[in-house]
Amino acid sequence: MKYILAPSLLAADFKCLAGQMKMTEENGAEYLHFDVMDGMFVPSISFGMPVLKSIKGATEQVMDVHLMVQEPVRYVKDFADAGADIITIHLEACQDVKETIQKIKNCGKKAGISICPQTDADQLLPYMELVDMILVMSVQPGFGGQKFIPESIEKIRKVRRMITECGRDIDLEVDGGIYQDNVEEVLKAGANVIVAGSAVFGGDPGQNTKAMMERLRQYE
Ligand SMILES: O=C(CO)[C@@H](O)[C@H](O)COP(=O)(O)O
Repeated sequence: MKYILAPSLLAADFKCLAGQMKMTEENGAEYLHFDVMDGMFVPSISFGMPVLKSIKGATEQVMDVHLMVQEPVRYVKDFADAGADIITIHLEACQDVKETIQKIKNCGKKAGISICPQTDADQLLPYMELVDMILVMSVQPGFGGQKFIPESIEKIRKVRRMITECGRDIDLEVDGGIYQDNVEEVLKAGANVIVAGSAVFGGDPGQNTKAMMERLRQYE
């Protein structure tokens, strides 16, 4: 299994964004996690297509776009055109989840599905044959810098079992409150894509990426 670090740009210093992204890329972070918030599905507002389009040209990293947006089907094509490589939508935000996943696939992008902490993993079952990635939120979506919800560990284990049973090569991404001191527990539970905002951009992004990557590489 491939283990991947996805630094979350939400925590980056935007006045020197290109340099910060470079530091994560040079130290082994293959993805960049791009959190889109609409002020409806989640209370906050972040950034959108023009920012994605602009940073896409500044790095070779995979653009891992997490749409925390009500009815994301409305924006799938826009984010695909702006440079998204993976588009993850929230199960809770869609009237028609299958149609939304299909639209992502029709745009030639990898499709991810995410669940909030209060959503049971069983609700993912109808979509296991369709998605490339499952994103388990280990904090309430909407803000960076929150504390990891401990019950997420059992949910990660359960989703990993569901992936094994389904027999498809689905990535399991976990997002929220992950730092150097708890990332191993998250990996051990079955995650293989780790989103980290504060842990990477709070301090030296290069050094922090390197330290997180050392922990991820132990599992390869
Ligand atoms: O999507 C979100 C929050 O909604 C996350 O991507 C956070 O941005 C992760 O930040 P840290 O908890 O790692 O600081």
